Amino acid sequence: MIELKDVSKTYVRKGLSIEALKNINIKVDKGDIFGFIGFSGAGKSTLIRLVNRLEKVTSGEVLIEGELLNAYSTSGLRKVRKKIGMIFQHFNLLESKTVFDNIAIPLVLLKRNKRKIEQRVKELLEFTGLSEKANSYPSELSGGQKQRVGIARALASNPSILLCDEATSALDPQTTQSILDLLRKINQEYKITILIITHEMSVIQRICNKVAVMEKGEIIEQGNVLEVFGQPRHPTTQSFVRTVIHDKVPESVLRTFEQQESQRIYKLEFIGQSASDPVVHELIRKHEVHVNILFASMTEIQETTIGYMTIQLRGEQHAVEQAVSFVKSKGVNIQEVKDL
Ligand SMILES: Nc1ncnc2c1ncn2[C@@H]1O[C@H](COP(=O)(O)OP(=O)(O)OP(=O)(O)O)[C@@H](O)[C@H]1O
Repeated sequence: MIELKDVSKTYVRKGLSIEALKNINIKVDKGDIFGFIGFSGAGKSTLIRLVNRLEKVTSGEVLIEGELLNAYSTSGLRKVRKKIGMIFQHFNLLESKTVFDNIAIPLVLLKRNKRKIEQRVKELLEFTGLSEKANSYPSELSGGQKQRVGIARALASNPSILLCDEATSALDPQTTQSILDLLRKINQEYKITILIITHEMSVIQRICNKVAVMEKGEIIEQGNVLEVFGQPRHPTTQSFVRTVIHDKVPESVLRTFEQQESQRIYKLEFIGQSASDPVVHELIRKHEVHVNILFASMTEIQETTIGYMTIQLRGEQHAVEQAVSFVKSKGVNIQEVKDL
């Protein structure tokens, strides 16, 4: 439904070229909540500006619902933009207009009649929980309420795509959660495809089903959130994942721990069903090994539980090997670690 094929974007300023995006290939399916994460300057905003055609590609193709965006005339572009709503980090509301009037802006621009506008705005006020605030001005609202107005305004023309540019970065954790819940509701009830750009992995973890990690204008890793979080390959992805999933043995445990020849250390990764099976219990009960748990944590992604555990195994060589095979047979990823 949104496709970027070999897209590059170079800005030229005062004779200097800045390659903001290099050979980007992305496919966003209908119904996805697709997150783009990267540090400042990675090219996230540029990418989103190419999707709503605020910027033109230098080379490559952007397709929205199979239609090539490069080729559009001004009137064609207006039609495509109707399919796309956008929300911003700093909300971009008109301070001189009420909540009602802010939400109505896209409909006024589309020259809808008064009765239709009133009906649609009322619907959106209710959907976003703002009915009481219809006559308030933006300056009288909290950050979360302002973002709700931004969301209602973005939905006014019934778009099929919603672009979110750091939409929760200016909000506290609790308000962030309520806005993310609202975005999920929009995705599920209105079947709207959502693109999110963020520098916070927790946002991706909480609502996205797909993720692309960007660095210096390139996509260094992409895939289903569960796969990317479960097995991040690129060091930058690994460091993003570590901001939300901890798999390191704490310093305090390391200090009291003396590694000996007869003890071997393993990292275990449990995904889905294996996270709720009593694998370690059976390991201790059925095998001639001593198990020392150095670290354990659990997290939830896409309604799937992922568990991490670091253990020490002590015992005869063959008993340790049997124990490792047993863990593998239970669908748990197990790897020996040489250095903690
Ligand atoms: N209009 C512009 N003119 C010139 N260079 C630009 C322009 N917009 C962005 N850039 C440059 O392109 C690169 C990518 O910027 P972009 O804003 O897309 O990154 P970002 O990942 O969104 O970063 P941030 O999170 O800081 O917004 C940067 O080097 C930036 O300086």
